[in-house]
Amino acid sequence: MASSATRVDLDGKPITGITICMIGAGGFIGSHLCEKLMSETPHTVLAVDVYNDKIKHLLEPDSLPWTGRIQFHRINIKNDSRLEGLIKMADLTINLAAICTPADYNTRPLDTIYSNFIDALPVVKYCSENNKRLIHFSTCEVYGKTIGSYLPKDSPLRQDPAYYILKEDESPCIFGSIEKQRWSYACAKQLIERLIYAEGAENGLEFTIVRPFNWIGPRMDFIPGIDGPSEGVPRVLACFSNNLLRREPLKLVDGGESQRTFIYIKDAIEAVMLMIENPARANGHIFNVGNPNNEVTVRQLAEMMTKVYSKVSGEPSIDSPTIDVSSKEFYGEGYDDSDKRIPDMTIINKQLGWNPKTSLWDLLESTLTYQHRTYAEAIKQAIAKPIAS
Ligand SMILES: NC(=O)c1ccc[n+]([C@@H]2O[C@H](COP(=O)([O-])OP(=O)(O)OC[C@H]3O[C@@H](n4cnc5c(N)ncnc54)[C@H](O)[C@@H]3O)[C@@H](O)[C@H]2O)c1
Ligand SMILES: O=c1ccn([C@@H]2O[C@H](COP(=O)(O)OP(=O)(O)O[C@H]3OC[C@](O)(CO)[C@H]3O)[C@@H](O)[C@H]2O)c(=O)[nH]1
Repeated sequence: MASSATRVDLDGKPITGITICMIGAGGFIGSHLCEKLMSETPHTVLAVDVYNDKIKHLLEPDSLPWTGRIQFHRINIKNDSRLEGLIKMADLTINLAAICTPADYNTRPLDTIYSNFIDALPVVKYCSENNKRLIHFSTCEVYGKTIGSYLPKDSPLRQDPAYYILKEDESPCIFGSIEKQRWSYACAKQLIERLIYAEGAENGLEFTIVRPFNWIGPRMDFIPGIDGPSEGVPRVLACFSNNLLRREPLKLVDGGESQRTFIYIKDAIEAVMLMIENPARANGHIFNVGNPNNEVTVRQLAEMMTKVYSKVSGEPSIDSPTIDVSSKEFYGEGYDDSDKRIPDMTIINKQLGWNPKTSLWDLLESTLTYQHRTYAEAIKQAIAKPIAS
């Protein structure tokens, strides 16, 4: 229920209700953002997506306290003339729509480039032409590889933060060669960032760009064969959850040496809320949103998830909990990887005073409790079902 006490922004001014056109509202991040907007604010959401399974609980039944403040529009933004009308009706547009699973970048590079660049173009254009504010979701992948990754393995400079901390206004974007189609996504996201920035500079578009650093939590992606295709490859949290639920070894791509910082979705949503409600502080900025304190290698993530899952499910882990696979075998030709991703937090700290709170252990505990509660029974039944001959 939206609080009846007057809510104020970071400068002490009362926050009044606005209308938000949220594109990609039915996805992982969109579903958490809609939930937060409905339960804690007076804002109205025009939720645009091709799917709504992850926000069904916010749309039905009609007796929900926020009924009337959220409307779902089943629209594919590739080819639907209703989009401009919805953007015109809103005060703010948030664009989350994208193909954003690495298994697609090198196997469906055209769809990836179209989704992350071409399909986002009309959204930018309509916002600019109609003087509407835009919050666009980019990615930490625009940084690509670190400068440090090009130094000799034994170089002491690899320990120097100047060679690996990722800063919005200083770090270069370092991608692999064109046949490494992994970078089709990062490159498309970089170009749309540049276009939005140029619309700001030349035509006065009010924009904020978000670069999420591996946000994870409940409702992320799908469990293959349960609520997504059996052969589908989701992002690492869902891949490892699927392995744990099925009591299979977790697959470590190229030894699981890549490093990531993981942030709890609920911490990250707090940052987006500050951007929504403090336009004067957020406009014109690109923000890293991540948790620099939660860095692990993918191997360490697998080990921690194995321990946490054993705790929340009450089942002992299997004898060989991980197995190494090559990236070619797992993702196919043209895969490449970001070696290390630590966000610099200076800009978001200065503009919005935001910091993440949740440790990796705690966020895995709540997320894997959700995964176990949501999927364990369905997996048991799927495994028990005889395969049709
Ligand atoms: N989750 C993360 O850690 C993370 C990290 C970096 C960047 N991002 C970016 O954040 C955004 C949201 O990510 P997510 O994790 O919620 O992904 P998601 O796949 O769960 O959500 C994306 C949503 O967009 C919708 N969509 C895609 N194409 C569409 C179209 N043509 N028309 C209408 N709807 C369409 C999808 O149906 C989906 O519901 C993406 O732009 C992604 O690149 C996310
Ligand atoms: O079974 C698996 C699955 C993955 N890996 C490795 O884990 C690393 C992280 O993989 P993933 O979460 O799928 O994605 P990335 O971090 O590489 O890329 C994402 O970052 C942000 C975003 O833009 C959107 O979410 C997306 O591009 C990676 O090293 C995999 O190889 C594994 O070992 N086993």
